[in-house]
Amino acid sequence: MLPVETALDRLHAALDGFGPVGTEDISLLEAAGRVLAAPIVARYTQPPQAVSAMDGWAVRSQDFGATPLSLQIVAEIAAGHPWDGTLKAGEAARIFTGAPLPTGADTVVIQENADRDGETVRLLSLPPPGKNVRAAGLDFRAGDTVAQADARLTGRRIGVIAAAGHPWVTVRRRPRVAILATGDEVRRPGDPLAPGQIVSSNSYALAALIRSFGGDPIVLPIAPDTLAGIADAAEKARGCDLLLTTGGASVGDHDLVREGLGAAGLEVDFWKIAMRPGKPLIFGRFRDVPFLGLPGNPVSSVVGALLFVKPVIERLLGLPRQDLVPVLMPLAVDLKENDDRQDYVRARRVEGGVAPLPVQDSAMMSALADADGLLVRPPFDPARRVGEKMPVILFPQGSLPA
Ligand SMILES: Nc1nc2c(c(=O)[nH]1)N[C@H]1C(S)=C(S)[C@@H](COP(=O)(O)OP(=O)(O)OC[C@H]3O[C@@H](n4cnc5c(N)ncnc54)[C@H](O)[C@@H]3O)O[C@H]1N2
Ligand code: MOO
Repeated sequence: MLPVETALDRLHAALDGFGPVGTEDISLLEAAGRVLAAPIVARYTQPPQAVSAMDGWAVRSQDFGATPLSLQIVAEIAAGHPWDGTLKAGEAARIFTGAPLPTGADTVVIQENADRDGETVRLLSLPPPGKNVRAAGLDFRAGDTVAQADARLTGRRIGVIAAAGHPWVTVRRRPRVAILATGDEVRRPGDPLAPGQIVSSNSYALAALIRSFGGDPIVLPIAPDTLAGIADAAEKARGCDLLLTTGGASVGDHDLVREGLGAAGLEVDFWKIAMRPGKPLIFGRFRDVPFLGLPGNPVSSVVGALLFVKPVIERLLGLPRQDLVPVLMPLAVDLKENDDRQDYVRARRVEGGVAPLPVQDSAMMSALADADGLLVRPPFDPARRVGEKMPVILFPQGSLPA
């Protein structure tokens, strides 16, 4: 069995041989979560000229002396309505937040610190020169790079790109990920179930995860537990960027993925990882695309997807390696020592820290769905006591999205 770290190193080394997928131009409105294929250079300067940061009075700091100071009101300037006059000695302009500062003015006095009296305004206290003014280009200037290539687009970054004048962006297309479920007992959701049959729930869970990783899932018809059936079904994966199977990865007489696909062009790089769940995971190359054979147990297939499918999709999108980052959380209960497999324990946040869910069977989808994260226990981790800090890969629920 390979240690998880070694398996990930080998996965990334192999992925160096698969270039990123091609690009497409899309509306910035559709771009959340997509990966930029080229840097974005600002076409505009932001703010385009000096603007007021507050509602108040545009003034010249050269006029500042003792307070109160009375100035002549010569203009009113609102956002979107610049005034092309020049403020002269002894003059002030009524100004609103976001409005262009007139020539001659360098400071804005907030309206709370002034009293208007007809055509004059009395300033009751004077701010330092330059106060409440945003200089032209304070945020960015035309020609500045406002987004790097190979960056995932967040709502925050999309705002900058829009302000820089780009309603369209060139992004990596979503890698097409073929999902091939195998097993005589599994049926497409909605199909009638004969005795002993179950729904291919893994196809659904994997499709959702693939979409969240940035891929485009394609659910293939289910393959039976025969060598020819598996090889045949894989033909329908033509044109995909990554082939995934689920089920048939282990050692039983009916676990035929390696052999069935072997006859159709699968070259296995590694099989069997020292992890729980997910031990029988297979990685290799199917013809000219990467291949991952996930175990059939639902929890094993989801954990395998988080650890191995996510990085493959990220690398196909041109992103650099970015391993899952656990946070350290105190244990709310004692733990027994671990065996030789790295354990991804389904756990919940509880008072005092984190605690494993009582049932850890890798078929228990409801426990996985209820979990807040995966508590990571390295191979041979010694017994642990309440309060000791352990790494936990938290699921994003409850935290802010990008
Ligand atoms: N003698 C041994 N037996 C097993 C070993 C082992 O090392 N020695 N490994 C175990 C481990 S660990 C796992 S994980 C499972 C996974 O094996 P497979 O990948 O071959 O999975 P299957 O046998 O095909 O199915 C396992 C389980 O999952 C259900 N399943 C399968 N496909 C789906 C699907 N698309 N949607 C929902 N559920 C699915 C299937 O009905 C089985 O219940 O092997 C252990 N055995
Ligand atoms: O490790 Mo298997 O992956 O028990 O479920």
